[in-house]
Amino acid sequence: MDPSDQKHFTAVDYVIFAVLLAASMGIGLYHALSGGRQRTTQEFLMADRSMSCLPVSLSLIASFQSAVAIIGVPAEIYTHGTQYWFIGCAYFLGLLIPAHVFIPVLYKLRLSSTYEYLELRFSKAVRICGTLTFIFQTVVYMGVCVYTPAFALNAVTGFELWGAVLATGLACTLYTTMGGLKAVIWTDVFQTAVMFAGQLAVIVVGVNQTGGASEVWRKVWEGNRISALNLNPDPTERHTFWTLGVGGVFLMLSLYGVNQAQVQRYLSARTEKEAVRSCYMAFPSLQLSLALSCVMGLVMFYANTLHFGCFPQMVIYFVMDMLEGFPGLPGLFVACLFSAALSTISSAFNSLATVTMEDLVKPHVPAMTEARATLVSKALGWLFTSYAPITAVTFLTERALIVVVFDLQVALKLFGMVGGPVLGLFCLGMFFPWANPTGAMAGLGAGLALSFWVGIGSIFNRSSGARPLSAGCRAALLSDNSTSAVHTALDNLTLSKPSGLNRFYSLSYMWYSAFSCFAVILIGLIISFLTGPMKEEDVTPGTIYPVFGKLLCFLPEHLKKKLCCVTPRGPTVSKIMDAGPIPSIS
Ligand SMILES: O=C(O)CCCC[C@@H]1SC[C@@H]2NC(=O)N[C@@H]21
Ligand code: NA
Repeated sequence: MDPSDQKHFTAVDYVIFAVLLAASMGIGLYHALSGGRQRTTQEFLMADRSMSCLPVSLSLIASFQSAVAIIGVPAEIYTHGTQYWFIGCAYFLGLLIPAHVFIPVLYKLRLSSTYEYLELRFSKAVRICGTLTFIFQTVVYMGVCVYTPAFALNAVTGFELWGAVLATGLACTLYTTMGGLKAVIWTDVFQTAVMFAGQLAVIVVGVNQTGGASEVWRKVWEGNRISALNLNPDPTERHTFWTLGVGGVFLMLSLYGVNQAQVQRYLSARTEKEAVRSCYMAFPSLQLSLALSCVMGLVMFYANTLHFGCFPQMVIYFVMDMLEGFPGLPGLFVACLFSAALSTISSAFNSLATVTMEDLVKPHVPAMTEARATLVSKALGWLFTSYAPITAVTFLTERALIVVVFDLQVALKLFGMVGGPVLGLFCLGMFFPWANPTGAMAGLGAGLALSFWVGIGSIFNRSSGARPLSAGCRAALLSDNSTSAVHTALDNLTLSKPSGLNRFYSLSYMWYSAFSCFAVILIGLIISFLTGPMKEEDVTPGTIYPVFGKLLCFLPEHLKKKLCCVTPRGPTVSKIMDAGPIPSIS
């Protein structure tokens, strides 16, 4: 994109952007100076377990709706049509199962880190492996979340790349390490509102510029951008109803069922019912954010008067070009991007600090006083925001950028490759009483190995399910003064029907979560039976969800007993003793 094309901000835009950053920090400061003033880890990491369902539900959305989705989903719709919208079908089970399976088990155990469950059910070693896997996934994901808006903005508006990364990180550090989980949740609420406002503004202006909603709708139907229901069962086809609607359920479970960032929000709710309610309330907001980004992609397709490359930054270019005549709206959209990034990064920082504190520090320093533990938690917040991981990933991205354009697909692949095996580990623990620690470790290792094999294989494999670039995309790319690397990348996109191992590499990335989850369960059970399955009495009470008991509830009791469907009893006595006074059941 030659510099003359660059769009520039007016003073109003910078003011809007600065005001929204300042507001986020103001909320953080408020929670640092109010309430218990963040003096205990219960408050700093768990918000005193006092949150109500509304802020928790909006924070649940914000945690995994970053600039990657704000930019990536419209680019996906623009390039491939509305097939991606079917991921909305995965939101039903993707939220119902966490509400009625994972929350009841995890909430009763009164955990702080979701990986404590793995020690209660299996062993300390399994817990540490779960924690380290989560830390790896979150650090990489955080780098993508910070880099995407900064890179896209820099490409379009000359917005200083490092300035953006540092400003984002600094603002986030301030309110996360000052105000703890309370600040993170309330800033998420505010930032979700900004995200919706920014996307809505683009849609309203875009529809008006295209001659009104009826005009857009007419073009939409003519332009065959509305994808039909694609029921092709081929697992190598990138986006079909099955990969999105069914594969997407496992993606949702890995995020909204067992991911520390979300579980911590459930556990910060004042009662289990509030936690379940926050899951239900997340559903309409999730559907709304999906609809907004998909409609934005459609409007882009029809309002699009210019020819773009098909990289994520085309979304920014289009938005800046369209909003140019409306002082303040470009600033609002940039604030929307950074709100999306900040809300995800602050959740990531806070959950990283929590698991590091609970899983890696506390077990080795049991006698640590509350005050010191809180201090260490804040220091961890600083550590994780010390840009060490972000700089590393950003630097790597800088180098890898030509080959791997950071967009929606990369984020979803990461969740599938790393989140899927961890989901499998929790399912193995909750639904199969016979699973033992050896089986769990072997299952996790095998699951990660398999998902990395297919994930990395698909990047380097030529005839993998690479995205068929639309004609417009290909033309734009070839016409741009794009680098030779892009040309070679294009040549490699020849779509030959994969066979043999290539077929394995061509598995749609939307199946990674399901594939690796089942691999962990299968291998975990085989190893468990080979090394002596656990007996029911050896399993810590409250760590099993009697899925067979629930599914076979019509069977007489003695038969269910025989099928060893343990009923979930209360948490172990030790857990109750050190959990402090049980709150009155409201
Ligand atoms: O936006 C991101 O940072 C990651 C991409 C979206 C993650 C998944 S997609 C299904 C679910 N719905 C969301 O809004 N986020 C998660
Ligand atoms: Na976000």
